[in-house]
Amino acid sequence: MALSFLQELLTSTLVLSVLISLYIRSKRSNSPQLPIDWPIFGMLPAIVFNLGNFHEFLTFLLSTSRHNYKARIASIRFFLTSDPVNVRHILTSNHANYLKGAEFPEIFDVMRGTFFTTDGESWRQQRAKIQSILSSPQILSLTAKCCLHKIEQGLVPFLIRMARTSTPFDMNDVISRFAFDMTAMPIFSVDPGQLSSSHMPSVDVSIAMDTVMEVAFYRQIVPASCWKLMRRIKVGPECKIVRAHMVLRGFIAEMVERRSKMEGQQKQEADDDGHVDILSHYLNDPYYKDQDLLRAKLITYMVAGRDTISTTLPWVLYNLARNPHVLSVIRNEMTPIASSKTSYSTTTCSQAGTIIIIFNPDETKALVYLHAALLETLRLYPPIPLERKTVASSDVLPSGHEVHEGEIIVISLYAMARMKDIWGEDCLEFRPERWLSESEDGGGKLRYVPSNTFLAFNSGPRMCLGKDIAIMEMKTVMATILWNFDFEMLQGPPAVEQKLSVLLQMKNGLMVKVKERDVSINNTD
Ligand code: HEM
Repeated sequence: MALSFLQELLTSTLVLSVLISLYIRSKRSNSPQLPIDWPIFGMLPAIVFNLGNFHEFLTFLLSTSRHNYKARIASIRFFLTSDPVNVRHILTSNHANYLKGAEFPEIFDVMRGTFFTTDGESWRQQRAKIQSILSSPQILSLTAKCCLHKIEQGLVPFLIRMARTSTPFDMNDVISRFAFDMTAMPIFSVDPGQLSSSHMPSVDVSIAMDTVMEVAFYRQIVPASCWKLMRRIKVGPECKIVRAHMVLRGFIAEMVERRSKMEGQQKQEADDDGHVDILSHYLNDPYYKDQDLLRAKLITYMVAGRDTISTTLPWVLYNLARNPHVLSVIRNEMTPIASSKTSYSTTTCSQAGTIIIIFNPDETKALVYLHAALLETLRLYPPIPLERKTVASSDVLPSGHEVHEGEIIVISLYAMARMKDIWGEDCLEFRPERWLSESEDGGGKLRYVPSNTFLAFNSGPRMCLGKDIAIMEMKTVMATILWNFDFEMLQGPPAVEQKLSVLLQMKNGLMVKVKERDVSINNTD
């Protein structure tokens, strides 16, 4: 036993030393390195060498290998693909053979047992319940109300203060706070107050959520024996994750307690079955008597809503700052709604001499071009850039490639967006028009795009259940920001690096300056 531990330790030290030295070398290089299948390590050295530009590296591999690439890291075999025909087979037509697998709940251990990490009957039952919760009129209206509340009471006053004091700030951080509160409120009926008009509390919980995703990324590229050993002796990223789990569990306990203190007030807003928020759908469910499972579920709800939206919105602003003509078209589209609001001044918010126009979710339904700009951002910068599956039993993919039981399939959404044979010669351009076709009345309408080419919300039976809510929330907040504020990005493209994470987050945030916009209706530039 002691000997095997020593052997594990020595092997891991050796592997880690090689990896660290490769990583340091990679920092000096920007161009992707062709992988070599090394004995023992397989492609691991090439991956580590290209970590600084990870998604571009996968794109390079997939475009030079015509969409499909076989790889190996130590004893794990990967099949990397960006082929829409294979994607349809894996995620839809033969989905029962492509599972999350046994390792997934270990990689995302804080969400073990929930819909995100399970397969089969457990997943099916959980999905059915979430589907009914997220489509209930009471939860939909609560979600819209919480989103508007956070815009009016948190985001807008904060942006006005920054504009009037000409203070540069990290928009990534502000959006992450906004998305955190907006996601938590319909779950717990409590506003955690990460974004308030007066002060900015520490964001330990958001940092903990980000840590979970960073550690999950590294757990997928380092051999399991290595990260499990590090977990055992609590070193490196495995040390950070212990604290992150504690913070997350503490947060859930605090929210449940704050919620129970205000239960009396909530009764008025209950639906016919007495449900007031997402949590109330679980409290009397015998399946969730297990407190660990309930806590994991609540963390997963937070991740599903907060991580995705807070990752997407900074990329929307980044794309608009680099494509001001798109921003002008969005503002032109908003003008008729804004002018009707000015005349009736029903949903405007007056802030010491400024008329701020707040768009409500119903009004943003008509904003088709804004919707297209969001989809175009999700295409180029999908918040979950890789989809991972485990092969249950050996199979032949439509491309003719054989995959074997236990192999890992990795679909690169990031690479798919950059393939000319999927999206055309202009695939690298930010062009919302590609999502539009002409409607019968001459206006624009969203074009149908098959979900095996656009996977930001996943495809097939595990497709995102919060898509409509997410689009509603993102359009509502974007409409208000873009109509009322001009913003200037204070860093150029090389400074906007991608984090090494399961999420496509910006590594160094997004520093901006904002100005209140002259919103006289004729001025839409
Ligand atoms: C920009 C916003 C969003 C994006 C891009 C997005 C994307 C995704 C993706 C890729 C998956 C599949 C994950 C996997 O199993 O590998 C997923 C699943 C899911 N999403 Fe979203 N999501 C977003 C927002 C939301 C929101 C706001 C909610 C909740 C209100 C939500 C609820 C869910 C749920 C419940 C699932 C699990 C479906 C299942 O496993 O059957 N999502 N989402």
